[in-house]
Amino acid sequence: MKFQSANQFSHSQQDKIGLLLVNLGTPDAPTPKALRSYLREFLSDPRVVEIPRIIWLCILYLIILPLRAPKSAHAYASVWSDQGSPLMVNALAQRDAIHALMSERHGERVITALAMRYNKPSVSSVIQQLQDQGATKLVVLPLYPQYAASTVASVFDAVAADFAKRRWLPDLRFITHYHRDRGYQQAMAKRIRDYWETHGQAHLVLSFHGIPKRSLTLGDPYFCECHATGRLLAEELGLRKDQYTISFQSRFGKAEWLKPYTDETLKKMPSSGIKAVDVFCPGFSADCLETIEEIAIENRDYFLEAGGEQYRYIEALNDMPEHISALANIAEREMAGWLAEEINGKARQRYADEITQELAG
Ligand SMILES: C=CC1=C(C)c2cc3[nH]c(cc4nc(cc5[nH]c(cc1n2)c(C)c5CCC(=O)O)C(CCC(=O)O)=C4C)c(C)c3C=C
Ligand SMILES: [Fe+2]
Ligand SMILES: [Fe+2]
Repeated sequence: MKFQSANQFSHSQQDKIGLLLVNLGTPDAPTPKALRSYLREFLSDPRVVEIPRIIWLCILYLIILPLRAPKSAHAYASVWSDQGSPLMVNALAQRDAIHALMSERHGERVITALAMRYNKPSVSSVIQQLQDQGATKLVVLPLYPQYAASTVASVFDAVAADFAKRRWLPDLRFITHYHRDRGYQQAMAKRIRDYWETHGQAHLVLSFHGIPKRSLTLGDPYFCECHATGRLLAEELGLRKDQYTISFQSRFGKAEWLKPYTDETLKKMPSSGIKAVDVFCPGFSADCLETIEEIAIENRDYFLEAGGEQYRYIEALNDMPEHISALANIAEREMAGWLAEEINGKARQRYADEITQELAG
């Protein structure tokens, strides 16, 4: 069979809306074997590494996978819990909370599900599940507030690849970014304000995942969206320019990435008089290896070794209620026309019932 079918289908079924949340994905276990498999899939994606295929695949298989898999496995082992990888644990909690809120608002009309771009559950398998449950309309919400081709466009590629093999395509809405959303901005401001109310305020470092600088010169809006995010958040918190710093973390490889680099920035801060920092990562909707290990542990050491006195990490938005309702509202705005169709449909049905009764009476 060339095209994948819906497994269950009846002509009278009610149209449902699938809300597909997508995050990056994480290895199955903190072991070199699981890391090799995860990194192979992730780093083979041409959206992630944009150097000529043949050259890159040689480097990936001969150098990166043998060297990086054991090193990364070690890093993952330091953050792994009984429930699994933090990214998966936090993303599942977000899915459950959004599902509960959507069910409260729309009953069975909206089905919320989570897929991962790399490893499991795959985008394609979850689209199939949603179709099997009766979804004929689909909102895809990649959990990246800022657009980058390496993340958001890559999710789109996975949806498109699935659609290319599917017989019955759902109506599709795809959310490319939400960094300016008021709910997202207010949830971040609340997270930071609540922290400061309890612990006192320090210089705020807003650290975003980096991408190669070449992506910026080739037209990727990510850098600008990170700066817009930081500016809006600082306005919301009433911060002056000298009270916060924007930087980029998680550099990979030898090429230049977006600057300033978070680690270098933190190493320089104590000598320029900033000896206490609070670090928050607005681009990570869920805590993961990059926030818990790299920011909360590794960069703390750099800062303290360079003469810093107080280093604190403010946790990501995760399943904070204000974050959950912001994400649900973002998705709902995309569904508005479809939800209105349903309301109009119900109104039409009521009108038809009334006329039938009238005629009968
Ligand atoms: C060329 C490499 C990479 C690009 C470009 C990149 C962009 C990018 N990544 C995220 C979010 C996450 N990345 C995470 C882990 C991670 N990222 C890379 C490489 C690139 N990322 C690697 C190799 C890894 C794996 C860990 C390691 O070996 O260092 C994660 C965490 C995953 C987890 O399991 O916890 C997230 C989240 C964004 C937002 C982004 C571009 C904007
Ligand atoms: Fe990454
Ligand atoms: Fe990292």
